[in-house]
Amino acid sequence: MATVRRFQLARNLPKWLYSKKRKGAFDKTVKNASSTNLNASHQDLVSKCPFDKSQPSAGANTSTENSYMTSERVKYRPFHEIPGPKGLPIVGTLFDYIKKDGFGLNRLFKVQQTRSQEYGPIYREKLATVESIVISDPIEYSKVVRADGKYPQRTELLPIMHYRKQKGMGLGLVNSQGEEWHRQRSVIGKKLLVPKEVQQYIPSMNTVTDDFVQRLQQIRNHENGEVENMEHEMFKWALESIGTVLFENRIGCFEDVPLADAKDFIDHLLCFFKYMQTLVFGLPIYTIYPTKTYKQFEFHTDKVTAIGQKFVDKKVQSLNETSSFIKNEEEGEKLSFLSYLLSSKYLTPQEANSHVIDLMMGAVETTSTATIWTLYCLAINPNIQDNLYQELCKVFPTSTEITADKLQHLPYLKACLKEMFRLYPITFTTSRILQEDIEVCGYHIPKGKHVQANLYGMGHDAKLFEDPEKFNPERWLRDGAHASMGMKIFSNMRFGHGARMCIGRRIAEQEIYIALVKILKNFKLEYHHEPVEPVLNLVMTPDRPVKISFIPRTHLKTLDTE
Ligand code: HEM
Repeated sequence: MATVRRFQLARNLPKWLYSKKRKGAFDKTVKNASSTNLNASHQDLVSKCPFDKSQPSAGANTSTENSYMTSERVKYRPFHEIPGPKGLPIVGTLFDYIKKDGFGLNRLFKVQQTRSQEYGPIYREKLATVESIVISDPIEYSKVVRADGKYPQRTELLPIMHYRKQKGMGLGLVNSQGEEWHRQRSVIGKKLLVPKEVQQYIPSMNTVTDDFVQRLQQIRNHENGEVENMEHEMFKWALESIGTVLFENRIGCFEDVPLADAKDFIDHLLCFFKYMQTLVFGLPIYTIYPTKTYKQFEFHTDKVTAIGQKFVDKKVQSLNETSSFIKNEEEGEKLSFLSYLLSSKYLTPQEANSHVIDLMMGAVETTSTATIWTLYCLAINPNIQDNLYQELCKVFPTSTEITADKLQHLPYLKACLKEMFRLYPITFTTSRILQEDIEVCGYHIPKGKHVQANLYGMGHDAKLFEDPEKFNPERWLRDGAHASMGMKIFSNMRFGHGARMCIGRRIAEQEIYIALVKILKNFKLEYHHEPVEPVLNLVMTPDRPVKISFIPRTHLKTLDTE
């Protein structure tokens, strides 16, 4: 009822507010009111961090806590006054990106940074069919976090959604919404969000990463230590790692002659991302007519899906042979991931299949790219690399056998990863479709609007981070006492937020920590080329091959004693 009343009032208010006579007085009120309100809301948030576990969780928020009353709404500036670039009808600002000397869609994060410097902490832009409100102040964005509700909503990844609908497949977690999403997420979350469950994969990740390090020893150039096509090698490691989680089997990426399916999966996945990036930011003409780019996207997605399905079928066959399928949910929780999913009475087999393929696709590029960026940051900052090495030597004086307990004692390693995410947020933005009206930066933003956090801009903002271009993990190490609220909120968004946060976060962090420990304990990293810049390939990737030199530590010891 309250919502209906708010909307009725909201419909009538603008006529009165914008009558010429009222306008001057109104602007004055907004100015005063929004500045007092902004201060008040900042203070309120300092004591109520949206990520503070002692506070009600985002999902548990009541609507009155998040929303503001009608009488307060009149104090805020109306939505249409949010500043931003003016675009053309239908295409919006698309030409700013695609014209000859345009920004390029693969540097959207830079555009968000530049636009926020021009328009301030909030701006509005319509790029092709998507209108977004981009927020560059973490404390202001935390109002979006608070408004997440029980079923947080993101915009769909339209190309993959269109593809799956065409093929009659399940939509997967990424594109499901509402109760449908919640039902499926609850099933998968039992395996991927519970620390004890995720820790079970540490031994298999240990083995995969030991094999990877051994492979690095073999394939590194013995003159300069560089690894040809490092990105591809990291992809193999990430696929092999997630494979042991999903199928409890090795996929075969590190075989002398890599298994054809593993190699093809990686090749097609790379193309899948490339074409998806183009389709996501263009006009969705492919929903009416299959364009050339869409056909290429479809071709690679077909291949990735078919190979993913082969992996699933192989596991199902072995489960059938050992009669490992059960229908008891309680027992089911003790099962391995795929058996559990396929046994769940809350998922159709079709949905379970789609999820496994989704997780494979979601896990590879993200985790491998995050690891490469961290290795790069360490290679160009030798002092920091030394500090990290000292920490690793304390926790792992002899072997690098990782355990859950040892992972608890690596604060410097964790700070290095946080710092990498600050400079290179793998997903350059996190976003929501608002579930209710909110106020941000003194503006009224109605329910249903698409709101984004400018993660790249925030991470490089000197107002938030002293000397922002410097890779300085120490900034995260002051026991949190000196980290500002803005820094904390920002840092908690690297995997999204609330009930819809990345479901693979624990897996990803665990994998990356294991890789960093083992690589750093075995190699000293150096980099002797031009600096690398980020570009978008859906996720934020290096703009060229990252030619890190891997110098074996055993080799260094020999040199020391010579
Ligand atoms: C460095 C690694 C990763 C990063 C930075 C990352 C980042 C993200 C972000 C920002 C979101 C959106 C969250 C939100 O809207 O609040 C997301 C969603 C998702 N991620 Fe990740 N991710 C990573 C690794 C993984 C891995 C390893 C998996 C699979 C095992 C995965 C599977 C997913 C899925 C399925 C979703 C959709 C969740 C939902 O809508 O409920 N991600 N990820």
